[in-house]
Amino acid sequence: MQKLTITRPDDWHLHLRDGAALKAVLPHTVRQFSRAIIMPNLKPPIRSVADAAAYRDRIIAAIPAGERFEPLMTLYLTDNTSPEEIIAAKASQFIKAVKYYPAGATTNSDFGVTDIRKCDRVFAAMQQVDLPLLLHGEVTDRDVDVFDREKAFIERHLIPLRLRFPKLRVVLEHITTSDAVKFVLAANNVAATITPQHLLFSRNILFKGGIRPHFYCLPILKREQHRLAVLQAATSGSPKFFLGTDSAPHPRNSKESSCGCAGCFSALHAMALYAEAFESVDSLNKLEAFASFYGPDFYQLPRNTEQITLTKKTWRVPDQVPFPESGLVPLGAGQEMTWQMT
Ligand SMILES: NC(=O)N[C@@H](CC(=O)O)C(=O)O
Ligand SMILES: [Zn+2]
Ligand SMILES: [Zn+2]
Repeated sequence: MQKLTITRPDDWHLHLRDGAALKAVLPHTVRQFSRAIIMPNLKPPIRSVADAAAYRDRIIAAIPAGERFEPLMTLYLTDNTSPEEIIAAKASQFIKAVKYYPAGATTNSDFGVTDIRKCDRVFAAMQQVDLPLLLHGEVTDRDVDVFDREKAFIERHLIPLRLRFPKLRVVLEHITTSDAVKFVLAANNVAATITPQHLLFSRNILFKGGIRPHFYCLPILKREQHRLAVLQAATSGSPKFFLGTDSAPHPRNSKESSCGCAGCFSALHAMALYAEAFESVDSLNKLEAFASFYGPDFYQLPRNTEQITLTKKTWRVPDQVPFPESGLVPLGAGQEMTWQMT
């Protein structure tokens, strides 16, 4: 196949940051995607409807002239989020979900929830008004091996949460393991997003010829058998799995550091990365539904009507793209790609 034309996709998990960083990364997303679920982990996080409205205005102001893009906003759940804020969020129409970060689990999660049971009143309100819950699904216990934190989260927190709130619609974000695939397939009202890095790379890439900070994200890349299970899920045609890049830009100097932060930047070439992954298992015919149908279906939004085209053409991922402070290194910088968005 030399050309692939599909319905314009959406990104159901995106970090846009704010200010000059937002202006630097947003055009890459707008070129490929119609809409995106915007993650609320700013410093300080987006905790109220008023915060989300103001952030949404800043995003809309940063859209390049003549382009169309719809930011779908989220609220950052804390120990102090009230059921009233949930009802107001649903009424706003532009807030589409609430994001749960366990305190300390990932980048900018210091305001996150210290004990998931503290949120039961809020989950009851979310279930009642039908506002989806998005999960960074990792335990933070230092005694749990970093490669086992997703599995432990499912066993310790997610299975009990499903029993308490069976009608609450849940997205297990950026899944990385066969355990997550198995759980999602079996659970009603649960879907999952999948990133390009978890489809394309196993943990070996983190140490290939030396330590490679630009492949470090959370949840961390897992062993090959898990990558294959996640790739199988994405290309299976199940509507429970859809596209969420988790593109998470950090300036080069904070990645290349003695304590480098977590996050891979993939917005530059996200659709090309997904095409490579799907083609690797001869499943390009499954890309459109994964990228453009199952996400809006889950969020109960209309599917897009415009199209995009990907063309078979070899090109090299740039070493760096413009970004405040020290530039931004894209996922797979320097590598050859065989698909390009035209
Ligand atoms: N995925 C990451 O490694 N980092 C994300 C946060 C997140 O999604 O966990 C970020 O905001 O940088
Ligand atoms: Zn996360
Ligand atoms: Zn994320």
